[in-house]
Amino acid sequence: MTAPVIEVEDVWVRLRGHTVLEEVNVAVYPDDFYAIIGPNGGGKTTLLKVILGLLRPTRGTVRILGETGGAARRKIGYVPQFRTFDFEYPITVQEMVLSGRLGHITRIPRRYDEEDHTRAQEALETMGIAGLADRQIRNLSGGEQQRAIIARALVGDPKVLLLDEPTVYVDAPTAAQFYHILDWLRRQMAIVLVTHDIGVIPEHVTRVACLNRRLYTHDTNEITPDMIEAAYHCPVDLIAHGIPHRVFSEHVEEE
Ligand SMILES: Nc1ncnc2c1ncn2[C@@H]1O[C@H](COP(=O)(O)OP(=O)(O)OP(=O)(O)O)[C@@H](O)[C@H]1O
Repeated sequence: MTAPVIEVEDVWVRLRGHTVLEEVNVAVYPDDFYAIIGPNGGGKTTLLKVILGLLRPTRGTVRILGETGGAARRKIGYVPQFRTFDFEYPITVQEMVLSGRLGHITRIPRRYDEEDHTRAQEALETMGIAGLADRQIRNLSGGEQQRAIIARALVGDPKVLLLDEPTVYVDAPTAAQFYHILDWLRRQMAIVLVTHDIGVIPEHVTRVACLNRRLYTHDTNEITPDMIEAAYHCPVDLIAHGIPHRVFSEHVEEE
């Protein structure tokens, strides 16, 4: 059997006295398009931070390509939530994409070399924005900015791409285009997507998990009533009509 790209084993995270992740186990394989859904505050971003090595779990291990050290983490491409970017910052698309190489430069002084520029050019072409290279990011449309952010995550030649709610601020046609790009990218790398957009799951995703402190999954792309009840603590009859957490009429208090 192929080895996992990401292995999360018995991970617990406690922050300021609260258990945010509890006994989380998940393995992501090279041909996976893995979606993680769950209510606000359920721990999705925290899990991504643990996988990226930005947050040390209270307990448990994370292996990237079989290694626990930092070097393998360079094989992860990360697309943070849109709101974490300052699009008013005066920087061109090319400069922004190139900045994704910084973590890969070990020489001093940390200057970009020819390979960095070649990789940036390839990533711009992959995302179909080579023609925008000299434009300021603040002058791009939301969809173009989104492509630039993904290009930045691709310059390190990742084996897995982690995306945190990438379609929150884009319109439906742009989101559809975006999933088309992901379908194409997943031929080259595993994809882990944190999303509230459950409508895309049957069509694009190979496996889905619900995260609310604990992770609930059947290792398929089916969202089952028991997973939703466990993660959202809600009745499930309205699930098909939208984002579960917003549409349910009744809530059972968390124990
Ligand atoms: N640095 C921190 N210190 C204390 N608590 C934190 C910290 N970071 C996150 N938390 C808490 O951990 C919980 C999980 O947060 P997290 O951002 O991982 O959730 P999420 O599932 O990504 O939520 P959303 O869907 O709203 O983005 C929340 O209750 C949050 O308040």
